[in-house]
Amino acid sequence: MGMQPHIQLDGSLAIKKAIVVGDPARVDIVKSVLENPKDITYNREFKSAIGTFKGQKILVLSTGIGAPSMAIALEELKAIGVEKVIRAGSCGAMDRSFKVGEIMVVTGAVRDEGLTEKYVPKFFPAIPSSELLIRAIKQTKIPVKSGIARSHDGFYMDNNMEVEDFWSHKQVLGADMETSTLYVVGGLRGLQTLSILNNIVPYMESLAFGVNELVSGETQMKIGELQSIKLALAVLTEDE
Ligand SMILES: O=P(O)(O)O[C@H]1O[C@H](CO)[C@@H](O)[C@H]1O
Ligand SMILES: O=c1cc[nH]c(=O)[nH]1
Repeated sequence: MGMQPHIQLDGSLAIKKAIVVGDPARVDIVKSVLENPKDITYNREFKSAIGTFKGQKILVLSTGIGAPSMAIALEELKAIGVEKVIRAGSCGAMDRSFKVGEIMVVTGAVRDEGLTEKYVPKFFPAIPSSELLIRAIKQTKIPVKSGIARSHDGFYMDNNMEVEDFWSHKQVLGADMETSTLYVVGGLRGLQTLSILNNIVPYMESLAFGVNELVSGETQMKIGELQSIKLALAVLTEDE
């Protein structure tokens, strides 16, 4: 429960529910939906804030890009007493039906990153908390997709097109870089986890296209970003 070296938070916060986002700038977007939001710390990629939603205390933390920093965040969140973690992230479409600004609730993830097999063999499933998953599907007031995401390590790989083509023919809906770590490491540590992803890249488009638009645009993908955050907050606060 002591001060955690990367997230720079400790157990005195007494918070059990957290939203994690990749981009530190997205912490401010989550804050815009919270009541009484307050910044806490900003160390490396880990920016944090607290606030309330429906009267319940919520922690928001950015985890940066990729599996290792997500795993560090999860280990340290667990150490300060957090029990439920929902990722509000972005992804690229792996299926033509998945449109920009649409949201997917991730029911399972392909572990195509290098970290989680250091924790447990690859045949261990990357799945969310069934309780949070069911709540998300029941709670949503907007149409959402649900399905498999592929989490990977390499954004600029020479063989991106081939790899995406392979996985999209295995019924994978979206691609991100952190969900499999959230599900495997979070699951192993007894956290309840869920990943909700906003699609920012049309099927078979350049990855950079969507990432640039998300940073600068007032577009459908910004609306999707807010919707993914609102759904995550609704799921986190349903029980009390
Ligand atoms: O928007 P976030 O949550 O950062 O997630 C996605 O965006 C980053 C790549 O641009 C990766 O971290 C990927 O998973
Ligand atoms: O296509 C994408 C978009 C965002 N993040 C990814 O990992 N892939």
